[in-house]
Amino acid sequence: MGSVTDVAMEKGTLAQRKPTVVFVLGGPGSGKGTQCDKIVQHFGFTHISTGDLLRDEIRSGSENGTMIQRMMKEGKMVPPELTIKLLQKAMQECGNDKLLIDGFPRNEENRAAYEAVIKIEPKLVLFLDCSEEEMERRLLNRNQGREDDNIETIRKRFKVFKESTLPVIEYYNSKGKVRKIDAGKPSDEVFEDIKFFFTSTCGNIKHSCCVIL
Ligand SMILES: Nc1ncnc2c1ncn2[C@@H]1O[C@H](COP(=O)(O)OP(=O)(O)OP(=O)(O)O)[C@@H](O)[C@H]1O
Ligand SMILES: Nc1ccn([C@@H]2O[C@H](COP(=O)(O)O)[C@@H](O)[C@H]2O)c(=O)n1
Ligand SMILES: [Mg+2]
Repeated sequence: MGSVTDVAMEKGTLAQRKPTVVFVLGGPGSGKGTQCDKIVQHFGFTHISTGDLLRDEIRSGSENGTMIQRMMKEGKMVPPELTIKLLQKAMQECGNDKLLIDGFPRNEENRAAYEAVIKIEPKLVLFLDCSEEEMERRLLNRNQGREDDNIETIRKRFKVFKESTLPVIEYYNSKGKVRKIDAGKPSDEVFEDIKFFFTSTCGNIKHSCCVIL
């Protein structure tokens, strides 16, 4: 696999391609991954989950893997230099011009790194709003073998979400970018609300998708 620079030369830089970027944020277990799958199917986006990129890095046995695994087990945020490098590579390698970025930016450090390195204003920030009670229930029943889906780590993740991610959502809200969704409802109902926002804010996305099909 080529370096970030090699790939940039093949496909043009991100700044040249200017993809449509949608951030998907919400507490742990609010349904970000679940709804991203539906958005991919319906609107032709590519889903990039920063949590998945970090888990891939652990599995690859890279020198940073052990540190990432430790941070995740403790529900802590990985240093932004690392996350932004993985995100930049994934965005660069992706041929699609419609990108859903799941679980990022999680804190002000993530946001600052994104603005310094990637510099593409998000078109929309989807905020999946769900009660802690419901999120806790979902995470404890997820059964995907995630080491951070235990009650002790879940409580730490909730704390990080409230203290570090909500201020980022508030920042984008002040710029008129946030679409808040009631994510406590059944999954298909949540997606109905998302469809509304996507078609009203990014109407051309639905249209181009239909033309391709
Ligand atoms: N609306 C919903 N109603 C009930 N269960 C749901 C709903 N949405 C997702 N789930 C379930 O809840 C669990 C967590 O969902 P998901 O993995 O999409 O959350 P997430 O926000 O990506 O979590 P994390 O931040 O931990 O990655 C999964 O088992 C999923 O099937
Ligand atoms: N921007 C991010 C995203 C994730 N992490 C770490 O990964 C854990 C799991 O993330 P999910 O999105 O899959 O829930 C998260 O608790 C962090 O440890 C991160 O550091 N930065
Ligand atoms: Mg997820």
